[in-house]
Amino acid sequence: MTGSFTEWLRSRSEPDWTAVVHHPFTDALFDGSMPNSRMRSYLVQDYQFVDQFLALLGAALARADAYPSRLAIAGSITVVTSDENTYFQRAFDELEVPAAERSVPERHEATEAFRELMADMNTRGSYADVLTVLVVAEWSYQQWAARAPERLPYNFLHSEWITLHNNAAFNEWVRWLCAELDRVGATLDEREQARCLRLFQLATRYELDFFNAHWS
Ligand SMILES: Cc1ncc(C[n+]2csc(CCO)c2C)c(N)n1
Repeated sequence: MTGSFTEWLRSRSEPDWTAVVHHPFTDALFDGSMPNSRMRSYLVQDYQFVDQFLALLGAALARADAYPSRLAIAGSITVVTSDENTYFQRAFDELEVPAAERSVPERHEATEAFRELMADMNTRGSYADVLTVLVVAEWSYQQWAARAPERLPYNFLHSEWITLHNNAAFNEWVRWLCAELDRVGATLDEREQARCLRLFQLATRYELDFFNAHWS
């Protein structure tokens, strides 16, 4: 294997990875042409995703092999429960999403598939497995948001969803997460590395399905 473990995982997950990072859903966010109906269905489903994602961060915190790693993960948990959560609440108010649809919507197939993968990692994933799924979710979002134009759309629904994933603190968290998976990945045997690759490919496919579910 030449290059880093995460770069190997990513390159072996093409063409899906690039399809996520350059998805037309993100282009519509950038130019402000995203219809409210699509943003609404996406955010309602994504709120269900973020809930399970927070549980997965908890699993990473529990399974980390060193105190500095636990501290870094704890810091990211604060972000999901503060900035990100207020965005969802303000967006739901703006889009007039009723309380029941915020908390218990009918879940789309793409949402269920992702939640099942995260729940599975939560109960039986190793630290490397959990990191792999986290890396896909965070790195792919950091990558599409890095493509944003300098002039952001006027509507906060669009601009804040971009800046949540395109700021110095988030970039640093994603950098740490990839470096952490590189560190842990180097200690794995071939069978465990292959398992991480299967998980990376599956999670990348689920990211693509998730955007497609609210686009095509
Ligand atoms: C389908 C889907 N995949 C990834 C993310 C990205 N994401 C999920 S929680 C979180 C905050 C963690 O720091 C981020 C960036 C998303 N929102 N929806």
